[in-house]
Amino acid sequence: MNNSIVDILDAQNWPFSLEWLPQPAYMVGGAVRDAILGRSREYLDLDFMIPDDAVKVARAIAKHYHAGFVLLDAERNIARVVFPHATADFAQQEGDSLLTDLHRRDFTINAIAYNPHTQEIIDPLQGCADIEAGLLRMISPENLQDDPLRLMRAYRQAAQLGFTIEPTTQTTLRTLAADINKVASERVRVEISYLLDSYQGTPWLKSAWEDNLLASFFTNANRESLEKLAAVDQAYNLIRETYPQLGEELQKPVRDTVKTTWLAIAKLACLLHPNPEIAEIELQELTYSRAEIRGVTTSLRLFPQFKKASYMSLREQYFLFQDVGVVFSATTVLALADDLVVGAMSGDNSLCVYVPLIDRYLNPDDLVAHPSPLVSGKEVILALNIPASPLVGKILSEIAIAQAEGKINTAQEALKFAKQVTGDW
Ligand SMILES: Nc1ccn([C@@H]2O[C@H](COP(=O)(O)OP(=O)(O)OP(=O)(O)O)[C@@H](O)[C@H]2O)c(=O)n1
Repeated sequence: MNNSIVDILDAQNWPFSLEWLPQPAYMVGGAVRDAILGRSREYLDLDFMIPDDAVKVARAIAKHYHAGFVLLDAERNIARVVFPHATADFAQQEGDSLLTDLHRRDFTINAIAYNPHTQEIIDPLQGCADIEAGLLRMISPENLQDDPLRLMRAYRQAAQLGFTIEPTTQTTLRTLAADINKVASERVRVEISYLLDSYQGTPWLKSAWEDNLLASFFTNANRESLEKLAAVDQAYNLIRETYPQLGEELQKPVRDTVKTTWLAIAKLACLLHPNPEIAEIELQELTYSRAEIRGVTTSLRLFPQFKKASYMSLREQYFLFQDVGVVFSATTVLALADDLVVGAMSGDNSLCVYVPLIDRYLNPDDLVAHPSPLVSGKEVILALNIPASPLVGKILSEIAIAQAEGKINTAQEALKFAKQVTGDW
């Protein structure tokens, strides 16, 4: 037995004592599946099913352990207890027995229960055999119709677990594809984001698109978009090999509060309308955050300029860096992916075009990519005796460019240069 199997199912590793669970009580869902699979989890996310009084049990545990308590669904009797390093959900069983509850779930691998009191695995739908075979098999077409988000969950879980979708299930997914439009966009967005962030997500996004699950969210996407998406993975590998630091940045989230990585931003850009304004509307409909939308629209708008980097003057490069800001890595990978699809460059040579920009970006002392102001706006206002206006920003830019060109080096020279340049205007 693999260590992590023992870890998740062993009540000793839970954030509360087994004594708090009534008899019978069952652990269900993803934690059981992952335990059997030997998949380790950084953050414990446990689901318990209790025949009666689930909320009462959750409340008592939260109180005893001074943990957070959230009533998720008063009608269906579901509550969450939030511990510092784990979350435990307690739900009243759906239907009149454990078996009925398990039969109402999405896939066989997610319909296995574990009784921690008896240490017994309850597997009425042969989920363990499907885990062994690496197969996502629906429980029934009706269950997929009951909550059509399950259609997207199939591709997402196949990607995350490295599984394949059982053929009859995949045929059913195709047949029911239009039902995905009945689901709240926010829930669909979460699944799409998981797919974009998953290492093996690209082939499954392609599969979901071919099965017609993505068409209504990305109306402009076509076969070429999916090819470009695959090229982003290829571009990422090329970048990572030569510039590990940039590769690492692509794996970082857009913001602390937003999980989406810069690499996922570039992939998302491939599926959207190439016009950033239309892309923005598509993203708003999918309830993406402002930070994610800004990332995608900036990379779509600026990647064509990145391709011309080799011919750009220092001044043009300065403004390009100002414009792209933190979206640099996503824009680079998108530009390179576009080259790979068009076949403009092959293999190792393909990065050459972007080397001047990347070298500047990765050098913190490069004054074109990372200006280090010699003077502040306030100092310019005082020295030139002018009111605060956009002109001040323009003067500061000219100072920064002159500094990057090596024409000026001190604050004094900067103010002298400012007087001179405004005199010329
Ligand atoms: N639309 C859904 C969502 C969830 N479930 C059931 O509820 C369990 C827990 O759901 P959730 O935590 O959302 O997913 P996991 O399968 O645990 O997977 P992950 O944690 O990777 O999202 C699932 O295993 C599945 O049995 C379901 O049948 N239909």
